[in-house]
Amino acid sequence: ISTATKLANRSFSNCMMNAAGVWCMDEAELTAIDDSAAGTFVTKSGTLVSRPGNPEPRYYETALGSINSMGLPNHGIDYYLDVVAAFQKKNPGKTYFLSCTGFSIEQDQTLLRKIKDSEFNGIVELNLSCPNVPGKPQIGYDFETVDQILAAVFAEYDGPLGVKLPPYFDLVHFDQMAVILNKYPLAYINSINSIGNGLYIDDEKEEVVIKPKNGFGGIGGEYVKPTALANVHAFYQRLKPEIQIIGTGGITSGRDVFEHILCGASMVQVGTELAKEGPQVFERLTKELQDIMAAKGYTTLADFRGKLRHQD
Ligand SMILES: O=C(O)c1[nH]c(=O)[nH]c(=O)c1I
Repeated sequence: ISTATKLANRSFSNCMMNAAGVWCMDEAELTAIDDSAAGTFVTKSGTLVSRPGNPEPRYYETALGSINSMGLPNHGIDYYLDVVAAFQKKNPGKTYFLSCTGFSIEQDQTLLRKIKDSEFNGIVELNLSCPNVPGKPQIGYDFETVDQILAAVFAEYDGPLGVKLPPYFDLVHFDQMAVILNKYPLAYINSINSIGNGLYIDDEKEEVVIKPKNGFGGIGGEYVKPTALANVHAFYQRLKPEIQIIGTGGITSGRDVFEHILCGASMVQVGTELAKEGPQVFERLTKELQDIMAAKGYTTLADFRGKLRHQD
């Protein structure tokens, strides 16, 4: 029974990996994912210059998930290019993901020029969905800007590239986004990022639990699985087959991985549950998924990918 997969014509020994932002800030955290049962890793979204991010506390774990307003803290794209180059030397033939995000189209183009001129030979994940930079709008909800960014990006970059999208909640938005995405040679789309600007309250103290933005932050964990599955499946139904899907959101068990793949995902990313459990979570999820596949008589992900039945 194999949980291996392919994306952008690259092979991965396992279909699971970390979600950008979780356990991927520096070389030590990336080493832990690289050495785990995960098929690969993605770096924290890198910006042109390093950023301290928002004031703490900026991450809070709840019984059902998490809330965060990190504010894009990262060591800068050059740091991640150097670190990933070292992993590429250590494990030639293994494909890594590099996440990045700019604050303008020009910055996105500069980022991709840097990546193109570097030794990086993996897959780029352009983050269009950071909900926590005060004063900056969710790019992913501005369809015209998404179109302009993708046009500029693909004028600049010809390597494998995907985009990290925010959750959408309206079928017409899925239709409109799919029309835009289908215009470009995207390797994949990654749905979903956290559900932006939720609010979690400590009743004892009658206070919010994170400091930035009066306590508003991106929601992850069990809260978001129905929305994540809907976004994966909606885009699976609408995108041209060349654009694959990475499913992210609400994965705490092998069953959740199974469901994301049934909805059409080729790979899955784990965020909140990884933050709670640590990199050994990938061993547990893999075993649980293999047990489900065995019980159903499946031997590969292709046996059930995208085969979610609709009621006639
Ligand atoms: O606050 C963050 O750093 C952050 N937090 C998220 O939940 N998603 C994102 O894409 C980012 I860039």
